[in-house]
Parts: sequence; structure tokens; C-alpha cells
Amino acid sequence: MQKEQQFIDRLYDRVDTLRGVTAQHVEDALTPVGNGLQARHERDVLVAERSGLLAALNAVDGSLCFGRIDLHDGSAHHIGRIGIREDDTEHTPLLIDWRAPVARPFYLATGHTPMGLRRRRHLTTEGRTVTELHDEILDLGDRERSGFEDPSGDAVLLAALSSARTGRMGDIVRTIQAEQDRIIRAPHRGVLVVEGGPGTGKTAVALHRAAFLLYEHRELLAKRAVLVVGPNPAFLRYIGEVLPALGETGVMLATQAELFPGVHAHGTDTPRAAAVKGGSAMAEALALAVRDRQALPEPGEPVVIPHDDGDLVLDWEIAYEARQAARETRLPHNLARPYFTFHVIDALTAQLTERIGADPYGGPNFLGPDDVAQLGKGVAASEEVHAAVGELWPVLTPEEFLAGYLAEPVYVPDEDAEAIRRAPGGGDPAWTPADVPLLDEAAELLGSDDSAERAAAEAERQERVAYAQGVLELSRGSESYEFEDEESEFLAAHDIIDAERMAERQEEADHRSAAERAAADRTWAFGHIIVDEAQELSPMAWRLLMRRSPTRSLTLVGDPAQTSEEAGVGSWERILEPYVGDRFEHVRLGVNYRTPAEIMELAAKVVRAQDPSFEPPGSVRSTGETPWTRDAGADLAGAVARAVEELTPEEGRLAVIAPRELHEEIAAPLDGITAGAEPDLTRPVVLLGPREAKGLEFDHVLVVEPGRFGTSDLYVALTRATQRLGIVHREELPESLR
Ligand SMILES: Nc1ncnc2c1ncn2[C@@H]1O[C@H](COP(=O)(O)OP(=O)(O)OP(=O)(O)O)[C@@H](O)[C@H]1O
Repeated sequence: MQKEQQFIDRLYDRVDTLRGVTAQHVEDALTPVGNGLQARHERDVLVAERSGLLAALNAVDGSLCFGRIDLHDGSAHHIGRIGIREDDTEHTPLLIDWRAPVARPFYLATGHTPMGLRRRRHLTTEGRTVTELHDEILDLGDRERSGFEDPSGDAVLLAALSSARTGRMGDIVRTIQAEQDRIIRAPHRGVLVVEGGPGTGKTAVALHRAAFLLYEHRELLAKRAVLVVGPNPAFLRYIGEVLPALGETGVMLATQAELFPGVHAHGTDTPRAAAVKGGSAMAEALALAVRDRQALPEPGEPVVIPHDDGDLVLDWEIAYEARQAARETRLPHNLARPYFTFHVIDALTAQLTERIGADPYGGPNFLGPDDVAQLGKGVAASEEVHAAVGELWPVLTPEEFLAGYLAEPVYVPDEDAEAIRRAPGGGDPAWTPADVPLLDEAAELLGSDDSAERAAAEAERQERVAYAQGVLELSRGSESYEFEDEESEFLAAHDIIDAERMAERQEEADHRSAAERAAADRTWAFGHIIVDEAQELSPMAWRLLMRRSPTRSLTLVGDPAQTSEEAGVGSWERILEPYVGDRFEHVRLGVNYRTPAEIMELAAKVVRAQDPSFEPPGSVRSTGETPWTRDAGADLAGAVARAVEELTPEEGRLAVIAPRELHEEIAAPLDGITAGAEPDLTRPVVLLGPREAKGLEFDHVLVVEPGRFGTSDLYVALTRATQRLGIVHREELPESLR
């Protein structure tokens, strides 16, 4: 123990030094560097790198080192949250990053396959003090003993699993199990589906996989960012501290509702409406509805446009021809529009030319090319002409278009249209999460006519080029000074870079991280996407996500038995077929680390009532505490309050999971309970609806009125506890719980 304490002391000495040096470096790098563009660029890179390192050093302070492996060749390595090197000329590793290949045997070695290890040691620390050691001897022939042997090999894991919950998910880097390690370190290309029952560590594995990928492909993923998609904001907050604790901050966490920049989708849909909006038929319906916005005048009822040189007649034929020409470009609606406009102007100009210059005796037209051009200019400049074109082929934003569509849904069966219909207008349209993929689909179909923005960006670029040119000239002018020493190998900026490239570089020095830039850009292509509770996403949501991953580099984790959304897709094959065919890896996690065996037995009955062949994951531990059921009699709120008092842990968290419509009644007699749309999970007692409980975990859980839950919601609710489960009801219990 003393030796390990000495090591830990040395490690923290080094960390403190590094932290001081890095902080100083950041400060140095932040000092103004004048106008030298190259210097400025280098400074930006340095600041970013050093700030990242500093953030990592600060974040991983707690239990920085948690393991040690001793090899047969006499060498030993300490394993920790990040890698630290000595300050010697060789930069000898002092602490090995858990993600490095050298650390792998720490997670995988067994007595059967020791991978060169003699011993695996788990270190437990409090602050900077070593408090416990647990050793596993992997070479049975080895007689040497430390006195800290843990014959079962799972003391550290079991302690982690039964410790009090905090309302925030913790990392599992000390105790990643072999089946989990293989998933965490799987290659980043392609689609990996991770399926497993409740508590099998899917979320934990997904987040550690993100950390691993950021380590393994640092350069690529720092540029393209990693996106983690979760089911709701409370869940994202619940998991939000895991990656920072592993020293990783460059990840964008988002719910489906947040994936259309500029839209805050806080409205709610009925389950039926969400299911219709999520169905793949919507893609076709929206595409057809966009075509409907490319209108023609009624035959025989042309649009007559007053014009200085005489009325212009925009009839069905002209519009039809123009529409054909525009559609043939196969461009999105807004981008095809200029072709429509052009054809209309052309045809109207021809009409004028014909009218004004026609020879009544059938000879050639009197007007020459210059006159025609002049007429054309007049037509093109006519506001009335543009207004008429705008009526037939309007510029549409996704929001305008979708609001219009939802006010009058077409190309879906009548009963579906009824389910999604929404009153038009009314200020804030209150977009719902299910609208977000539709907005994205609309944005694809419409295309954005960003010519104005592009022109502005180009003007800005030109300005930067001019500025860079000036800097280069200055640097040429000062050449005689820089090259005073003939032998000097110093290169002036203009030797290695031209003005255009220098300007581009300056543009790259956008201080936002890739994750921040990605959050503001609808068309961002992420380096990797991780989807948690992937079974909940609708086909339309999958279309959106696949657009954000053109390289198809995704990890999907989920459990079909926990699907609650009607729009959710039951089979991975069906989800993925349109995008990758059958080219995806499918792995399963089979051990439940959360729910004790006693609770799992009860939860399994619920699913078995519907699917007799259902097999839940085996629980890694039992507690001896049988879940209980209590009839509340007439006073439901009173019975819940008594149960809450009984179940509120001294340390740790209790969740009351009840149908939403009962929340007010239940919460009334309870003090200090946190509830609402975004409850604070760090408070001792939290009141949740079944859907919000998805993915979360508590020491104790009280389920209220389970007869009102659907099968999968009930299964989710029953499997949230790490210790105790109680059920209170006034109405009849479902058969499986009787
Ligand atoms: N190897 C491990 N070491 C320590 N704890 C672990 C390990 N694997 C999983 N756990 C813990 O088990 C609990 C369940 O993990 P997690 O939430 O990732 O499961 P899940 O499969 O996503 O569950 P669900 O589908 O029910 O939401 C968490 O507290 C997690 O920290």
C-alpha cells in the first residue's frame, strides 16, 4: 500500500507540474502576437491544444490512477484515465491511458488467457490517498502474495454496482468487462449495433466507445466531431458528466428535438401523431407536397401582368414549359426556381417581341437583338413579373412549408391526416420532436438558396485575400532584415504560402470547437454518431441521422423490448436496410449490472405475459430484497407518501414512477419532490413519468399504478432500481404482477 501511495504521490507531483506549465503555456500563447498571420494561426492551434490538455488534467483529477498490471517479464504499468509521461529525455510513460493497447490486458486477461500478465491490481483512492488494493493473480504457478488478494476477482465491480447513486451516471473505466471492452474498441468505420437488456451497460459502453474513438482517431474526430443522440434532455444531463470525467469534451450531446439548428422543438404530439410523422411514408408525401407548390395557372385563365410595354400574359403553356425545364434540373425546389423564372422571363420577352415587332405583312420581326435584349431587361426588372412567378413557384423555408403542410396534410390516408393536422398560423408554431426530421426532410427537398450568403462569404474571402496579400508584401519588404544571415534557413511566410491559402488558414481559425460548429450547421457530416435508445427512433429520424453520417460510421445501442414510441422500428434489419443493406455488425450484451435478480425476475414476468419465449439478461448480483406490492385502498397519495418515506435512502436516490395524469395528486402531500418536464435528478426523490425514466437509474424505485402502463413502459420502470422496488396501486394490478 505504501509503495502505491508513493507512486500516486509522484504521479500527482507530475500532474501539478504539468498543470502549472500548461496553464502558463496557454497564457503565453494567448498574448498578442501582432499581425503575423502564420504566428496567429499557430497561436490558435497551440491555445486549443493546451487548453484541451489543461481541461483534461483538471477533469480527471479524481481516481486518476486506478489499476496496475504486472507482466511476466518483470515490467509493470499503472493504468489511468489519461496518459502522463515523465519529464525525462525519453518521456517515459508514467501512467498509461486506459485506451492504449498496452492497457488492454487489464480488461481482458483471465487465468485461462493471462495475456502475459502475472497480476492485475485495482487501486481505490480517495482524493490523492490510496485506500484499497485488490489483486487478482493470473499466473496460478506464482507463489508470491501481496496480502491484498481478491479470490473472486469481482469485489471492485460489486462495490461499484451497489454504491449509492448520485443522480449522474459515472464512468466505468475501472471495471469495464471483457464483452464490453470488445465493443468499446471495435473499429470506427461501419455500423455497429449493440443490443442488450436493461442494465447491461449499453449507455456506459456507448460513452466509453466515444472516448476511445476520440483517442484512437484524435485528428479526424477533432475536426468532424462525435454526436451522441439520447432520448430526452433529462437523460442527456444524466450522462453528461461521463465524457468530461474521461477528459473528453469535444462531443455534441443532443436529443432528436435539437437536430434542426434554429428550431427549439418543445411541443408535444399525441403518440398517434408522432407515429404518423415518423413513418417513412412521410418522405414521399412531403416530396409530392413540394411539387404541389410548383403551380400552373388554370388552362384558359392566364395571369395577366401589367407592364410598361403592354400587358404580359403568363398562361398555362408558358408556366408548364418553364416548370418542366426547372424540374429537369433535378435540383431542390428553391435552387430550381431561378430556372423557372428564367424560362418565364424568356417566354414573356418573346411574347412582347412578337407583339411589338411583328410585321403585319408576315415579314421578319422588326426588332433587332439589341431591342430584344432591352425588352428582356425590362421584363426581368418588373416587380409584377417576379410577384407572379412567386405565386406559382414561391421561395419556401422548411418552417413555412411544413407549417403549410401540417395545416392541410395531403398524400397520407385521411385518418393519418386528421392525426397530424394542426391549426395554421398562431405565432409560435411549437414544433415537436417528431417535426424535426420533417423539417430536415423539407430542407433537403427545398434546398436553401444561399446565394446571398455565399456572395457575402466570397466578398469576405476576397477581403481576407487582399489583407493576406498586404501581409505578404510586408514580409517581402522586410526580407533583407530576416535574411541578414545568409546561412539562415528561416523561411519567410511568402516562401511557403500564397495569399489565397493564407486567407483560408485564417478562416480555419474559427475558435469554436468542431462540436460547436456542428451544432449550428444542419448539413454537418459527423465523424461518428452514437445513438442511445436507438429502438425509439422513427424511420424519418433515421433519414435525418444518416444524412449527418455520409460515411456511415455509427454505433447504435438499444433494446427492442424497451421500445415505447409507436414510431420506433422493431428490427435493426428494417432500420438499416435502406442505408447499408446487411452490412452491419450486431453484438449483444448479456449481463445485467444494474437490476438485482429478485427485481429482474418480476420484470421478466411482465414481458413474458406477452412473449412467453422472452429471456431477460442474467443479473450479476442479488440483494435478498424481494420487491413488494401494496394496495393503497382509497387514499393513493397517502399510500405513496408513506412508501416514499420508507424508501427514501439516506444516501442515494429514489424515483417514483407514475402515470403523468397522477403526478399532481401524488406530489401534493410530498415535500421536496422534484418533478416536471426536466426534473433535477440529483435531488433525493424524483417523480417521473414512465417515458422519462428511460435510460435512468436509481437506488430505489416506487412504481405507482402499473396497470396503466403499456408492457414496455412497465418493463422499463421496473428495471430502474439498483437495490429496492416497491409497487403501490389503487386499481387492479396487471395479471403478471399479481
Ligand atoms: N463494467 C461495469 N462496471 C461498473 N458498472 C457498470 C459496468 N457496466 C455497467 N455498469 C453499470 O450498470 C448500470 C447500467 O448501465 P447502463 O445504464 O449503461 O445500462 P443500459 O444497458 O444502458 O440500461 P437500460 O437499457 O436499462 O437503460 C450503470 O450504473 C453502469 O454504470
